[in-house]
Amino acid sequence: MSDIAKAIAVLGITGVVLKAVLDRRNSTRGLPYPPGPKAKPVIGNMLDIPQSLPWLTYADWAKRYGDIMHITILGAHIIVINSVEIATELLEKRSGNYSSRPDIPVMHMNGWMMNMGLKGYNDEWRRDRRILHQRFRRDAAPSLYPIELAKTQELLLNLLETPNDFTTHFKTYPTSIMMYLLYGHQISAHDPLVEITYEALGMFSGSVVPGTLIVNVFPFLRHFPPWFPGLVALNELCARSRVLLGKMQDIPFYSVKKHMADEKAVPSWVSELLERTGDEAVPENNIKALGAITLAAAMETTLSALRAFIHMMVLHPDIQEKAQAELDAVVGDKRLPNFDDRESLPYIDALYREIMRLHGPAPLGVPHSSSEDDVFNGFFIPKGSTIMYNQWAMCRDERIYPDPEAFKPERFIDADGSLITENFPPTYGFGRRACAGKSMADNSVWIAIASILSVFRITKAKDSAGNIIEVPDEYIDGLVTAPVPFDCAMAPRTEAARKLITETPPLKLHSNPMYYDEKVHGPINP
Ligand code: HEM
Repeated sequence: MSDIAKAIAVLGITGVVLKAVLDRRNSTRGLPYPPGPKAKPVIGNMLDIPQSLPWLTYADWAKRYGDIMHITILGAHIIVINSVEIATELLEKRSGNYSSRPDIPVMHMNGWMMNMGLKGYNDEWRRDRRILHQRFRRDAAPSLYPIELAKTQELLLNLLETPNDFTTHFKTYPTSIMMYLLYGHQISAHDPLVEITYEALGMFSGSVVPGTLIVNVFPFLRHFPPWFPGLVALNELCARSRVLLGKMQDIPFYSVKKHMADEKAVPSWVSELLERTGDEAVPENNIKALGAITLAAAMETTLSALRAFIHMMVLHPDIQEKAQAELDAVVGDKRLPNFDDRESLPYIDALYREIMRLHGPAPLGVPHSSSEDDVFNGFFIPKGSTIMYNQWAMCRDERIYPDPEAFKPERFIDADGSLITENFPPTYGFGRRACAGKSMADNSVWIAIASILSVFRITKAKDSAGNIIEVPDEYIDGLVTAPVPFDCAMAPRTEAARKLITETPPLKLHSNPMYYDEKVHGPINP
C-alpha cells in the first residue's frame, strides 16, 4: 500500500482531528492566495504533490501559474517560489518573517530535532547560529586551509590507488575534513562512525519534503502507538535513527573529553567550545548536537557536488581540457594547486559555478516557514506557511542563464576573461537561514576540483571487451540529489602528475585516536 493510499485509509477514521485542523485555517483578508493547481475539498492538493523529483513538477507548474504558487495539503499552506527575484524579496528582504522552519512531525520521532537547521526562528537557533558563524564565517576560512589541503592530498592518493571507488573517496573527503576540524581525529577507511552517519543521514534526507511520509501529512499519527497498522516500519526506522544519532553525538564528543582530561587533546572546535566559560559557555548537549549536525550537513552535500563534477567531466571532455590548460598555464606540473592560485584560475571557478548551477546538491533547498501573515503582490501568504524555493528552476532561469540546459562554464566569464561575480547560482539557500558552512563548502569543493583536474584525466570507462560504458544523464531524488551510479576511468595525466600525487610531502596534522570502549559502551554500529 502506498503512503497516499495509507493516508486515505486513515482519513476515514480521523474526521474529528481533521476538522480541528481545518478550523485553524486563516482568514485571507479578502485577498487571493497565489495561483496554483486547483485544490480538492478537504485534501487540497494532496494527490497532486509530486512523489519524485518534485522540482521538475514545480518548474512545470510555474509555466502555468507563475513564479510564486500556492498549494494546500489538508489546510496546511505551501508556497513554492521559482525565481531568485521573489526569493530575494521574501526570504532576504523580509527575512524577519521568513526565517523559521516548518515543523516536520517525523523529525520528532527520528531524533533529528536536535538539528539547529530544523529549529524555529528563536533564541535557541540564534545562539547555535552565532556559534557556527564564529567558526565558519568567510574571514575565518583561511584557518581551515591546512586541513583542506592535507585532506585533498589524501583524496588524490586514494583516487590513484582505487579510482573505481571514487564515490567512497568523495564520502571520505568531507568527512575527514570535518572529523579533524571538529574532534582532531583522523578517520580510517570504512570508519564505523562514518557509516552510521551516512545511514542516519539517509533517514533524514528522505523525510523533509512535505507530503513524503504519512506522518508528515497526518501529524497526529506520531502520537499513535508504534504497533498501529501502517506505522510499524516507520517506528522501527525512527528507533534505529535515534540510536545512530545518539552514537554520532556521544562517541566523538566523549573521546575529545577523555583526551582533554589526559591533557593530550589536539586543539579542535569541540575542545575549544568545551573550554569556554562564563557568558560564553556552551551547554554540552549543544556542543554534541552542533558537532553531529555540521558533520552531517557537510557530508552528503559535498559528496553530491564532487560526483556531479566527475559526471560532467566524463560527459564534457572539451571543457575538461580547457580547465586543464588553465591549470597548466598557472600552476604548471611541479606542484599541486593551492588557495593562493584561486584568483588566477577564473575558468576553474566558472566550472565550479556551472556544476553547482546545473546540478546543485539541494534542488529545493531546505523549506523555510513564515512567522506572520503577509501580502505579496496582492496575494495573501498565511502565517505558518511552508516556503519552498526551487533552486533547480532558478538555476535554469533563461533571463539569467541563457541556453540554460547547456553546460557552459563560459557563462561566468566576461569579455576580459575575468570571473563574473554577480550571478553565482542559487544553491546555498537564502536569507538568515542560508547555508552556515557556505564558505567552507565553497573552498573544499573548489580545491578538490582544481587538484583532481591538475593531475587526473577523467574519461568514460570501458568494459572487459573494450567497449565504452555509456554514462546515464540522470539524477536521484531526495533532499540532496546526485548523479545515479555511473562508471568512469581516472588516470594520471602524465608521469609527472603521478609523481606529484605520490611524492608531494604529505601535510602533517597531529591527531587524537577515537577513544571508545565497546566493552563498556556497546558496539559503535549496533
Ligand atoms: C556543497 C556543499 C553544501 C551545499 C550545497 C549546502 C547547501 C545548503 C542549503 C541549501 C541550506 C538551506 C539554506 C536555507 O534554508 O535557505 C543549508 C543549510 C545549512 N548548511 Fe549547508 N550546504 C553545503 C555544505 C555545508 C557545510 C560544509 C556545512 C558545515 C560546515 C553546512 C552547514 C549548514 C547548516 C548548519 C545549515 C542550516 C542553517 C540554518 O538553518 O540556520 N553546509 N546548506
